[in-house]
Amino acid sequence: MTPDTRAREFDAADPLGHFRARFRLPEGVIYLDGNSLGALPKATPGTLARVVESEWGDGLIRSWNDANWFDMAARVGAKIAPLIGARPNEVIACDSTSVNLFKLIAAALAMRPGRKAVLSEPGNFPTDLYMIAGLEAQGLAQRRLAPREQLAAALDGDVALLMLTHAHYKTGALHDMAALTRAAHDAGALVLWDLSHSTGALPVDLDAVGADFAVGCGYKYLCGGPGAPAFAFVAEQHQAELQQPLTGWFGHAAPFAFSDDYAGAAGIERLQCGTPPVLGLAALEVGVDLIAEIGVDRLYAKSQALSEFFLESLMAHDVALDLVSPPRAADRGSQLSFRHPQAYAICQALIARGVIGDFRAPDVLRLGFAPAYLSFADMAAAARHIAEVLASGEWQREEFNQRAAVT
Ligand SMILES: Cc1ncc(COP(=O)(O)O)c(C=O)c1O
Ligand SMILES: Nc1c(O)cccc1C(=O)C[C@H](N)C(=O)O
Repeated sequence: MTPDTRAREFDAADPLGHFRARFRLPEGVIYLDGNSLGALPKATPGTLARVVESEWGDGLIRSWNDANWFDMAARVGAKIAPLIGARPNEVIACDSTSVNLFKLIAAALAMRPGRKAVLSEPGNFPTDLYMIAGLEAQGLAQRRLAPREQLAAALDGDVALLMLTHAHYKTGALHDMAALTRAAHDAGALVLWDLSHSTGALPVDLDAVGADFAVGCGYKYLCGGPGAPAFAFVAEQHQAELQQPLTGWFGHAAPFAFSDDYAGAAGIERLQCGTPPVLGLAALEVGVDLIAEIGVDRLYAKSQALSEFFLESLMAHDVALDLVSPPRAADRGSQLSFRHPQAYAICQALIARGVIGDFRAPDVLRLGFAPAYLSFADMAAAARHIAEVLASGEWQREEFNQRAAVT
């Protein structure tokens, strides 16, 4: 049976297949980059139009109360919470992932006086490493990096915080959250998980593993749109003690008391800094509602099935690419990455055919499988396109070798 025939059977039996119609996907595009920018839910433009026209246009300033703009960051955070195994009062949607990292690294360092090291791994997503470096430049932190197999051994009495990305952005390799959280706690350190490549695609249980802090992007699997607000998680038991350094008025216990002195809000609201981006939160809420409706467990099952079928389809076309993602579906996030010296040009040639993946320097072709809206037919067709691009050598065309600013 050809991959296309098998794909038709899988799609016919797919309990999530009908959710594809809830997203806008351009004709002729196979979108394998939902791990960078999630697709647009069809409900988003209408919701945004309503918020703009009615809440902003007609309601004006009154909408902070009447349309509950004031509580929006906490409300959207509470909706993200069940997707990551958190309680509703432990998550807030605010700022970017980078800014949330800054706030939580600094807060963790303040909770472990006498310890300065923040332990992470080389090759973690750059912003995560840069945010530690920024605090290091201010004399507040010491960046310590250890390869993943040596992380547990690097946890000594100087480490205040272990900070890792659950699903690696480039390879998709998963960390064992429970084991590493336990090891960090045994060494007296706190733990911060970056869930950017997990949330909305894989089940995560922050409370069950005893995580202290977490952050994640709103624009990937949560489909909140470009530059969507990110989220931050603080375990309930740390909230009273938490001191985050961006003490803006929206994190104040009583912003409209206009007091000269800062007093942080009692709960997760303390993580806020300035005025929340209402339009961004409105778009994010649509994506979060839709992902929650589909359900993370079902999404995860489909994600694994899609990637396994994709690998089978490549084999059916005799494509032998160098897989840098873990070969076992259970060990990776919702993506497959392949190393190839011409990965950039191959990626561009695929995009020209409508198969949109991405390139991660220096030599990785990364394909993301957003399970909410991809079909098995997409997998079969993408594998066929890859086989054709490699066999034809069309990637050698000059236009596919010009580097763009954003890859
Ligand atoms: C693992 C990870 N962390 C953080 C970020 C950056 O987040 P932001 O641009 O929202 O600060 C990304 C992607 O850009 C990412 O993949
Ligand atoms: N945030 C991005 C952007 O503003 C432009 C292009 C890509 C991105 C990304 O999110 C990249 C993504 N975090 C990655 O895993 O590579």
